[in-house]
Amino acid sequence: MDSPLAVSTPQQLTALAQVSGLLSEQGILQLRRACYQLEAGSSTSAWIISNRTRGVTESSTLIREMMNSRAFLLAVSRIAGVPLVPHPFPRARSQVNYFYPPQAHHDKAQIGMWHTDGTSFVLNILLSEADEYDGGEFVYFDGSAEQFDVEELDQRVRSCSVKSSGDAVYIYGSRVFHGVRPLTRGRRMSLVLSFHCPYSQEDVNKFWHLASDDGVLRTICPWFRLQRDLARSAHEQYQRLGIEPITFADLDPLSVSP
Ligand SMILES: O=C(O)CCC(=O)C(=O)O
Ligand SMILES: [Fe+2]
Repeated sequence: MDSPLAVSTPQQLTALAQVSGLLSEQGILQLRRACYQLEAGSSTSAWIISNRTRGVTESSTLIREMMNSRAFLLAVSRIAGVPLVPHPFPRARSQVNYFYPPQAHHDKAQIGMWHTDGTSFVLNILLSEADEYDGGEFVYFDGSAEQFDVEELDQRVRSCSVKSSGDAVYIYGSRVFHGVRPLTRGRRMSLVLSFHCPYSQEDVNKFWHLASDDGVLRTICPWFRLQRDLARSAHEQYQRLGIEPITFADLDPLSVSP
């Protein structure tokens, strides 16, 4: 599919990519363990995602270290097509989703699952094995956000073939409509990570999008912090992470690895 931003920016951004082999087997096992434990602090979410735990980079050292590591950021930046840092808004930056079969039949569930994300650069890492659940396909609308129409989904819905633990879907989440189909059996667990391009002062996050997730009171302070962070230079943002800046030249797959 065409990049949704191809017309508005000169950079070649990726709209959607199916990713495998990003994490080591050991890393996947550790992430699975960490995310299982984080379910105790999860809360019920509306619509399709049964439960979710937000802001997990704050509560899990493993996830925080992975998110802040240059090697991981470089790998995701290469997929996205722009240098990235972890999204400066903590509660939007990382989330673990726990999907279960819906308790009651919900007529609108199929429609309700369709959404765009509040953040742009989003990596959805599946952390369940294929035999642990049925249903739960990651689907997206192959067209621009303006073309999205729930009445005409049939011809333009595509499925991602992520099926094993560690497989991931990278998505330009704020512009590509997507969703996870309801489960019919078992449990599906996923880690959703959001990034920001520090070379751009812009962020699509809208106050009301964040406030609708977290409530107005919990959003006000982080919102002002977000605006301050967005104004910092890329160099400073990488410096604050304690890593060498990732530049556009680093995205060339032929350039030397860190
Ligand atoms: O769990 C997933 O694979 C993706 C869910 C999703 O789109 C989201 O949490 O925004
Ligand atoms: Fe999403």
